[in-house]
Amino acid sequence: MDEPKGTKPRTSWPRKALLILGFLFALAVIALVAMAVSQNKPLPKNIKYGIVLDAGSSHTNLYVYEWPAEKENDTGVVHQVEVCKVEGLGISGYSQDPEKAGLSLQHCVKRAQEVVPEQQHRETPVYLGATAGMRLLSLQNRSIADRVLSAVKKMLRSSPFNFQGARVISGQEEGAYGWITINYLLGNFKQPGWRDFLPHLRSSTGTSGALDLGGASTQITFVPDQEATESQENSLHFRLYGKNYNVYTHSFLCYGKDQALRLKLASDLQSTRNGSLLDPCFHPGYLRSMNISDLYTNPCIANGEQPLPFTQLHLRGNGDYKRCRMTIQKIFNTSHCPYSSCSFNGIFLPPLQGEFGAFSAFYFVMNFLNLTTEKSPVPLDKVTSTVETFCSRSWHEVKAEFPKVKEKYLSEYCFSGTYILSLLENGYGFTMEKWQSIQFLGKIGSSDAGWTLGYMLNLTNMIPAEKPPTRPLSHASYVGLMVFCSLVLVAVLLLGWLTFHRPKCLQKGLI
Ligand SMILES: Nc1nc2c(ncn2[C@@H]2O[C@H](COP(=O)(O)OP(=O)(O)OP(=O)(O)O)[C@@H](O)[C@H]2O)c(=O)[nH]1
Ligand SMILES: [Ca+2]
Repeated sequence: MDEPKGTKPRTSWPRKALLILGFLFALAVIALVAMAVSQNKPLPKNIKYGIVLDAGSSHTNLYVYEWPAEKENDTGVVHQVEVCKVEGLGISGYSQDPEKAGLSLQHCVKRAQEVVPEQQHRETPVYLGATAGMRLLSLQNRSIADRVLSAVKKMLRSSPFNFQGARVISGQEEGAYGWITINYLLGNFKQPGWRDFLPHLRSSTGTSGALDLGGASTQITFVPDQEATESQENSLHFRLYGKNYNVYTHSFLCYGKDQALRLKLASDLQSTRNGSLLDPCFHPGYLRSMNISDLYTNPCIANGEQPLPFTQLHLRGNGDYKRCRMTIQKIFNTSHCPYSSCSFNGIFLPPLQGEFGAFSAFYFVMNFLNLTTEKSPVPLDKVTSTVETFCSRSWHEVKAEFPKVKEKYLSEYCFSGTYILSLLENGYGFTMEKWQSIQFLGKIGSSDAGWTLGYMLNLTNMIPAEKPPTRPLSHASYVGLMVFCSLVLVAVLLLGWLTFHRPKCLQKGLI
């Protein structure tokens, strides 16, 4: 039969409803996605800045840190955006002319003014912490040390930043802040979240020890296994992000690598008659002369040994690693220990525990010798043989291979490599196996490993004792989850409707 003309086939009701539903569904999806995208658009950042000057014995570094203001108390949000190396001596080196210590900082303070936006200069805190060089100068002459500090204070006060103080920090603080810095940067203070319910998945301490080697002092800091400490002066207690940490720390004044070399030379000099010294810690063919008085005008040496009847020391290298190690060994006194275990000089040291991050000169020296790797640590015997081979090379050859390296640094890598091995192996007792737990670190992310970041975090109260209250989900995860749940809900409703009100178009025979 012919269809009557002019009449179109009529769309059935269920089909219409299906179309409307489909349209609404698409609209809902678009709206949800649009909402998710617009809600998660990053807001303009409110960045804060902080400046710390590390006035070390060998030189001063200025660090600029930044962090998002709204995340101030989270862990791992502060990072370094600038480091400026102050030219010339460390501030303790200006004892003859203290005003110059202040002037020496000028260039780096200007650099910080360029890095921090001008409108934030006045609110940006600046701190200066002086370490072992100034500790030694204070022991030697308190009033000169005060004059040097006054000069740097005057300089920083005249800067556009918010000056918060310049002081000599103790060896204990230096060790503790170094430990806080590396654990903060490594994310070791982050709350494990769901892992809280599975404590067996966490290591006993969850932190990394810190080894810092400066020019005039060296620090070792870690969380030991044993609960009770035998020496209160080496013990610190922290509560950070809701967790307690009992930390062991010790700072050896005079055992930074520059002072350790002086100790060694002063000890070697005792057995010479005329001031000439065949030194196994320098390359064959290397010559150096120095005033004996320079060696003795120093509290590290002045007390112990007798001044000598000659004025000049003439040193000649012969590059013999084994003998070098023997001469260095003499500066570690291991003859007495009033505790169950000691490092040297009668200082308490509990059994080494966990991983260690070694930085400053530990890193500079190992990095120069190509003994730092991101992956597995270089085994101790390989490190020893590398240092041994390096020491035996002639000075002429070494200088020709590294013409751009500062002569002071280059000439001392043999001594420094050997000293590091003596200190870690004989001083602290890192055995072949324990050596594998040391990682030599220069930077962690964009930030230098050192005490300055921990110092600033502490002084700006950026590390809370208690875990800050947090929402279980981030904003992005929350919106994502809402979108997902809504889609599932719509799909379920649609399916339900299709099942119970089966539209005619979906019934057998009609499709
Ligand atoms: N090879 C090398 N050595 C460096 C470098 N910077 C510093 N040193 C040397 O490494 C040693 C330690 O340097 P730092 O960690 O800056 O020591 P510091 O902070 O001045 O000294 P402390 O006050 O004892 O902490 C010193 O003997 C420096 O002369 C570097 O870039 N390369
Ligand atoms: Ca230092």
